[in-house]
Amino acid sequence: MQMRWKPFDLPSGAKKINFIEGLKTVCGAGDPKTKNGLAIHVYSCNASMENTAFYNADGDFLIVPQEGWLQIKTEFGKVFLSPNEIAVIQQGIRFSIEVSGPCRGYILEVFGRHFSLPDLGPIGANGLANPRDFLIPVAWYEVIENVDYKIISKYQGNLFVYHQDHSPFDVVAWHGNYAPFKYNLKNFMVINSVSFDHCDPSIFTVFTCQSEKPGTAIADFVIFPPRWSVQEHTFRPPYYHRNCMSEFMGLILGEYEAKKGDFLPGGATLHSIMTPHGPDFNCFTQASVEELNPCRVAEGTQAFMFESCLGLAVTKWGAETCRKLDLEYFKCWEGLKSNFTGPR
Ligand SMILES: O=C(O)Cc1cc(O)ccc1O
Ligand SMILES: [Fe+2]
Repeated sequence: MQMRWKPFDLPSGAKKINFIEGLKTVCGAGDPKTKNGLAIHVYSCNASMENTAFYNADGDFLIVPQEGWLQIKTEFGKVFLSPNEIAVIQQGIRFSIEVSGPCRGYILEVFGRHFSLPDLGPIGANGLANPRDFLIPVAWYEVIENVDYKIISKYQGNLFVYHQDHSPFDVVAWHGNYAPFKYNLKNFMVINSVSFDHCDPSIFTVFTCQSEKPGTAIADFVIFPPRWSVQEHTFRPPYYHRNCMSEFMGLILGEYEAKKGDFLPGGATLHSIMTPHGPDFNCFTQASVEELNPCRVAEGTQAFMFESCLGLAVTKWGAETCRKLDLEYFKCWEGLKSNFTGPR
């Protein structure tokens, strides 16, 4: 199955929607009860969470803003997050999000395990997302008492609420290593082929959430950053492929080098396990004739992929309610024909 979504709606009109009210689940696999799996959500909001905090009892959130900044107040301090940055807020941590104007983004949630940097293997001591570039908040607190403060939790996929008379952000200091953090994608040190052939995009892994089986992941967060392309004797765009992973892609900025048509910022695509896919007709045609000089690719853009070894199922919201499914997606490959001429 291959699917493409037009950009998910930003809130329009006077109606105020906060981050939690604007959170919708597109697809997922597994289950928080057995602590195995993932969910992919999108958010769309235009209002701050007023005297309201949230915590996720099910797993960790990796937040990828696409439009608008988020000021995330947490029990550990504040995380100010702009598009092209990402943040991880782990299971149980209370947070409240302030915004100014319409915001949209993607969330990768993993149940049961945490995100970690990938093993670098022969890459060695440094590269890809370097630990030095991760920012954790400094302690910050507020004393707000005699109010009606709502704490919303997500537990086994459902939202619950309780009320207390004070702000939960009253932690004056903390120590330890279980804390939210952010990372700017522009700091990613890109590694790629400098001779021939197209690398597996696992070379662009920012984070992984490992499964029991080495080499496969509950979820990988992979980016397609601006970079040089220099390979010789190679069809440089992504190869046409079928593989053992579910590939959900989103676009933060600009266009994705292999699909410059109707895959738009704030939209998404999904290729399920073993569904064939690859560059669109225009990309194929151009890459088949262009001279292989060193050139910049993905300049001014940022596409990403949430990839999983599990089979993702699309929710009713993702398939119907959002009304964003683009039934014309298959047309981007129309025109591709067999170019095999046989032995000559
Ligand atoms: O399908 C996609 O567009 C993502 C992707 C990119 C790439 O460079 C190689 C493999 C792959 O799945
Ligand atoms: Fe792919």
